[in-house]
Amino acid sequence: MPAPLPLFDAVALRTLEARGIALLGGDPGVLMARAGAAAWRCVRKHWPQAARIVVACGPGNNGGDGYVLARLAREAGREVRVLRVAEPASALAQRACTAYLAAGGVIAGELGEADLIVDALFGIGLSRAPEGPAAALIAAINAHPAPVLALDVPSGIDAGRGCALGVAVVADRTLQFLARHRGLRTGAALDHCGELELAALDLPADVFEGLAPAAWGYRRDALAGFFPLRPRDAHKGRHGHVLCIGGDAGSGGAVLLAAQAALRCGAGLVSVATREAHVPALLARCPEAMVHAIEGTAALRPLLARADVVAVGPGLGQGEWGRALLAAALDSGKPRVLDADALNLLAERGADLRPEDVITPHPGEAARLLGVTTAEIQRDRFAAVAALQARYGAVAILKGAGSLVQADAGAPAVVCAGNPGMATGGMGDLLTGCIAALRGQGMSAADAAVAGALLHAAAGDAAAREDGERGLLPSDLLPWLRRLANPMRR
Ligand SMILES: NC(=O)C1=CN([C@@H]2O[C@H](COP(=O)(O)OP(=O)(O)OC[C@H]3O[C@@H](n4cnc5c(N)ncnc54)[C@H](O)[C@@H]3O)[C@@H](O)[C@H]2O)[C@@H](O)CC1
Ligand SMILES: [K+]
Repeated sequence: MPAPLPLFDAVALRTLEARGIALLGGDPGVLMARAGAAAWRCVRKHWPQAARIVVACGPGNNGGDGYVLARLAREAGREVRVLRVAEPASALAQRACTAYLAAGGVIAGELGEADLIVDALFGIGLSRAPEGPAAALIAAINAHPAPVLALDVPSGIDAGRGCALGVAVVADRTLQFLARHRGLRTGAALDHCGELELAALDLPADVFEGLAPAAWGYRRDALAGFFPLRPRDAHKGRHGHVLCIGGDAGSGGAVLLAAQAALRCGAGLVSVATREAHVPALLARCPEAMVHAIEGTAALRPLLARADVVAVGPGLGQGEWGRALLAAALDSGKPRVLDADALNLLAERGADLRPEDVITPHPGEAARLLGVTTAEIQRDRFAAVAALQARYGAVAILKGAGSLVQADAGAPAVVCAGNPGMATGGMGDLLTGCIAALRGQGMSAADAAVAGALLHAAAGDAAAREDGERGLLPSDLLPWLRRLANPMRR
C-alpha cells in the first residue's frame, strides 16, 4: 500500500537544512549548489528548447539558488538574464551572485522577451507580503506569456500555511528542495504551484530521523489501503445501518444525495428521516433507502435506536424542525457525521462532541464554528482545522481545495485530490454520506474521515476527467464512488 506523503513546515525544513549542511562538512554552499543544479536539470527536462531564460532573484538564499541556476544555464550556452529586486543580502546568495557575474553573467533591467521565467525571489524565508519592486515584478511575471518555474515555493506563498501573503507568482511548475512543503497542498497555494516536483538533494534518509512530518498527504493511490476486499460471507447487517437526517422544506435533494452516497459507499442499510412532502420523490429516485416522514422527535427516536451511525445536517434548515432533530441526534449516543445546517446550529448552541464523531465544515461554516471570518480560516487552514478539532472534540474536516483532516493533536491529513468542478451545491452532502457509510462498515472516525474525503475527491476527479469540471453534478460522482471503493477481485 502506498504510504501517505510526509509533508513538512518551515521549522522542520530549517532543521533538515542544518542537518544536511553538517553532514556535508559544514559548507552551506554545497546544498545551494545541489539545489541550483537540480533546478537546471529540471529546466533541461521540461523546457529543453528554452533559449532565453530570465531568472528573477530575491535577496536571500532562494535568490542564491537562482544565481547558481543562471550560471549553469549560461555555461550551457543559453541566453540568460538575471532580474533582481534587491542586492544579495545573505552571504551565500552573494557568493552565488559573484560566481554568476564572474562567469560573464548580466543583470537585466526589465523582463523583456523570454522562453522561460525562473522565479527565485522568495522561498521559505518570505516573512511578509511582497511590496514595491518585488510586488511589481511578481505582477509582471504573472502577466508575461512565458512559462514559469518556481524554485522551492511560488514567491508570495507562505509554504507552511498555504496562503498568499499578498501578490504571488503563478507558476507552471514548482521544484521543492529537500522535502515537500505542507502549505503547497492546500488553499490558495494550489492555484500558484502548477505541477509539484521534489529535489531531495541527495541527503541520506537519516536526516529525517526524529523529525515528525507536519502533515500527511493522501493521493488517489492511497485509496486501495482503505478498501480491502469484503469477506465472501458478508451480509448486509455487517455493513452498518446509516440514518440520514435532513431535508427541510425546499432542501429534500440534500438528504437524498447523502443517502445515495452512503449506499454507493457500501452501507448495508440506509434510512432517511425527512419531511413528509419529500418521501414519494425520494423513494422514486432511491428505492433502496427506507424513507420516513418525520415531523417531530418522537418518531425519530426509534430510528435513531436502530441506526449504527447518524448523518445529520444535509438540508436540515435552521428552523424548529431542524433544531429538534439535531438535539435528538446529539442525545442519541450514536456515532455522528455532522454537516451543513447541523454545523450552523452547532455554532449557535455549542455541543460537546466526541472523538467518534466527524464534522465536515467548509470554510464559511468553519468561520461560524470558530467565531472568526472566512478569510481568517483560509489564511491558515492548518491552524483552523486544529482549532475545530480541539474546540469541538470531534474529528474535523476542513473542506475546500486540499481538504484537511484533523483527528487528534497529531499531524493532520491533506487530501491531495479534488477539483474546482466540485464547488457545486450538494457535493458536501455526498461527502457526509460517504463518511457515514465508512463509519458503519467499521472504520474509525479518523480513517473514515480521511478515506471518505479522499474517495469523494478522487470520484470528483474521475468524473471531471470524463466530461469536464464545469457543470459537474454531485450525482455524476455516484458511480465513481462505487468504482473507487472497490478493489478488483481476482
Ligand atoms: N532549506 C534548505 O535546506 C535549502 C534552502 N535553499 C533555499 O533557501 C531558501 C530559503 O532562504 P532564506 O532563508 O534566505 O529565505 P528566502 O530567500 O526565501 O527569503 C529571505 C530573504 O527575503 C527577504 N524578504 C522576506 N520577505 C520579503 C518581502 N515580502 N519583501 C522583501 N523582502 C523579503 C528577507 O529579508 C531575506 O533577505 C529556500 O526556500 C530555498 O530556496 C536552497 O539553497 C537549498 C537548501
Ligand atoms: K521562489
